[in-house]
Amino acid sequence: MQIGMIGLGKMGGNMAERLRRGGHDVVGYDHHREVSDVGSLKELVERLEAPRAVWVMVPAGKPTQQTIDELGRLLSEGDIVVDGGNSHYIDDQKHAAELAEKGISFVDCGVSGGVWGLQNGYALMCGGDKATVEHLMPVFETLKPEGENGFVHAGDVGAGHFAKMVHNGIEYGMMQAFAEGWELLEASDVVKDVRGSFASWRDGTVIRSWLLDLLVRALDDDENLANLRGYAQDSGEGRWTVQAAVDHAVPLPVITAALFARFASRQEDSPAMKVVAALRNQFGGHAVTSAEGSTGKGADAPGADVTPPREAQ
Ligand SMILES: NC(=O)C1=CN([C@@H]2O[C@H](COP(=O)(O)OP(=O)(O)OC[C@H]3O[C@@H](n4cnc5c(N)ncnc54)[C@H](O)[C@@H]3O)[C@@H](O)[C@H]2O)C=CC1
Ligand SMILES: O=C(CO)[C@H](O)[C@H](O)COP(=O)(O)O
Repeated sequence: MQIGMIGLGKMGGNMAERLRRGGHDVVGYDHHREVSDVGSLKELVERLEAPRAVWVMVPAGKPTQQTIDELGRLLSEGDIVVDGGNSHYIDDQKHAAELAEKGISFVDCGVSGGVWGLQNGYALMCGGDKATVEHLMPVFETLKPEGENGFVHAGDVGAGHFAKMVHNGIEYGMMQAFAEGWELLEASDVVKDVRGSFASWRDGTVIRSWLLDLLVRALDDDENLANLRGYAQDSGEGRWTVQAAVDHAVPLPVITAALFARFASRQEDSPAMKVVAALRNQFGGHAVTSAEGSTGKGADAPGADVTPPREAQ
């Protein structure tokens, strides 16, 4: 079928390519003119035959909002907008309502598969009404991986992105577990072949998984990850998962800790740990480490004078 793809970056570019290989007629638009088939969203809309289907694959938040606002002005009754980016499910409900005023249908579609999706297919999690999702099935069938899995019509508008949000929360927790296991193996001198241990786990173990495969791939490139800083960004999904857990009073200790571990990774020093160090020194006369890195002032500083807080002297 014919479809417009907006946002031709790491995801949208490969998705457009997979759709073309699957026989679909794709018209692509991106801010970057060199990768774009058309010069503007208006031109994209003019190139599509009604009823039009347009897939938005740009960063969540402002870029998605601006694109959907403009599509609302350009599209006509009976057309369909799919948001495949990692948008917050709360935004979907607003977008669907705004577009519905003009008779335009909306489907949110969480996409998983990353830069490997072109070859492996993309797992898709959709939210929207049954008729619209069914109309888009030829596109979903081409994008999804081969086999019976990799696609779900999860519920009404918002359900697709809610499912993707929880998927990403699980992703946070799984990655953090592999990360902590790796750090412990590296820190101890007991296991001599850490990379080899991870590689051996790829077959037969309870923890074999694609994330494990990818970790081994990263270790093959750089066995001790010496070329990387321990600094991890986040783009929203983990935060929204934790916020939803609070809204529903669901305990999410693993995913929350994984999110907070990323925040901690961005600190040069820990303000909170300064407080812990200061208080240990206050109540127990325990040693502290100065901002310059020297250890002193405290009973457990090797060879240091015991200097309890003044009032305790
Ligand atoms: N990279 C990944 O592993 C995954 C990303 N996503 C989501 O897919 C969406 C796209 O991600 P990526 O392709 O990785 O990002 P990207 O940064 O590689 O590509 C985004 C593209 O959108 C274009 N763009 C931005 N604003 C635009 C606008 N207003 N109009 C037209 N084009 C615009 C940019 O020029 C860029 O080419 C995001 O919402 C992301 O969260 C979803 C699943 C996996
Ligand atoms: O959706 C994805 C994978 O499933 C994207 O890669 C997403 O960016 C990952 O989340 P974060 O950037 O917060 O680590």
